[in-house]
Amino acid sequence: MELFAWEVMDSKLFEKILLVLFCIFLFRKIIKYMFGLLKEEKEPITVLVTGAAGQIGYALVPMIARGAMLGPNQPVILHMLDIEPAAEALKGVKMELIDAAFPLLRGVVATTDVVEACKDVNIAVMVGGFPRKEGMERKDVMSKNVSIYKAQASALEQHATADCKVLVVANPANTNALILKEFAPSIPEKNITCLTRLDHNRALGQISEKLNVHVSDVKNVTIWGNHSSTQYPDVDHAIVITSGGQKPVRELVADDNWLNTEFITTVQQRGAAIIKARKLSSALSAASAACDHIRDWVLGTPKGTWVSMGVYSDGSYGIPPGLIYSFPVTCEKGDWNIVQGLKIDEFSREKIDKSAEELIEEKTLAKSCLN
Ligand SMILES: NC(=O)C1=CN([C@@H]2O[C@H](COP(=O)(O)OP(=O)(O)OC[C@H]3O[C@@H](n4cnc5c(N)ncnc54)[C@H](O)[C@@H]3O)[C@@H](O)[C@H]2O)C=CC1
Ligand SMILES: O=C([O-])CC(=O)C(=O)O
Repeated sequence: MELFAWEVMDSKLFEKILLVLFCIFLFRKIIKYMFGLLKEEKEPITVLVTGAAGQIGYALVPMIARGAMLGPNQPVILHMLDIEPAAEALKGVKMELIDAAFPLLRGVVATTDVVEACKDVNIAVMVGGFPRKEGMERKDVMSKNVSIYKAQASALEQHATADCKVLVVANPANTNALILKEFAPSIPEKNITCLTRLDHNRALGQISEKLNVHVSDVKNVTIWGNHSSTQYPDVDHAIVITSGGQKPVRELVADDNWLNTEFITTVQQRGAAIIKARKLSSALSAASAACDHIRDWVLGTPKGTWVSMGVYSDGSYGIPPGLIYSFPVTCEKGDWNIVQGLKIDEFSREKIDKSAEELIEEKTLAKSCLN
């Protein structure tokens, strides 16, 4: 007579197997439940966008609400500020945000009151200001914009959270950030930064096009200096991730003449080229770069890689303290640090210093605009 396995199996062993299966089932249920609870426990982060009715604002707020800035599991509350003439348009942006039914969006404030806008914000993205038009340099919009940054500095200082992180996008971005820092002395200086990530991404894009490699395989370009035509896009330490490891960009491009001339001017002049083509300045790429900047600052840069951020100089690489200057930085646990020890040759030195000199001039000009 044939016997089935379970018939010969010791009944105690059978019970044990059933118990183990039941425990596995229960354990999985508990873990799933706990993850669910953890998800629900995440407090929303409040993000302020000034100039939210403008072009960059319109591209940026849906990106934030979709999780492109703070991650796909992080709820957000959006505070949007603009000025009275743009109040109706701002109302329209709020209506669209509601209509988009973003699952991460837990609240929207649309206001022309700077105090209400700054109340309890954790992150402030300062886009409000006057963009330059064709034929203008970014410092030509100086007098209009620095006075805005002086006024908004006090509102942020008094009403934002004590550890609020600030990203200045509006031009002249480095000098606006410096003015904001000087008129908001209680905000830690490491919390005030400006956007040069767009220039950084533009440099990655140019190398990726030249080498026909994926843009995410190009790493460690650096933008030094001012977000202006004196900025220095530097590839001396840049690499491309290859199937066998990594290779220096200079070796792969094998055309120092292109890297030292056309590449640099293309990145420096990209903003002007976009204005010429669109009759408006960059907006979607600027919004995307603002998300990249904050995301890496808050969530960290991948090991072995760096990004470019305009930050308050501590004297690294001989850049005078007292300027907001773009450096290569790594980020970890919500903090940035300037990458130290990069070898700087004579060609780079001259360009790095030239941009610092322009920032010193801008600082003097900005102060005279405020007097
Ligand atoms: N750092 C960077 O990489 C980039 C910076 N920019 C700069 O970003 C700024 C914004 O550019 P767009 O959005 O294209 O300009 P836009 O003119 O479309 O929008 C600016 C918005 O700011 C508002 N605004 C003006 N004064 C304000 C104030 N006191 N408070 C709040 N809002 C105020 C305006 O009403 C407008 O809605 C410009 O200064 C532009 O030059 C643009 C691209 C890249
Ligand atoms: O060029 C401009 O005025 C806008 C800007 O900052 C950029 O596109 O980099």
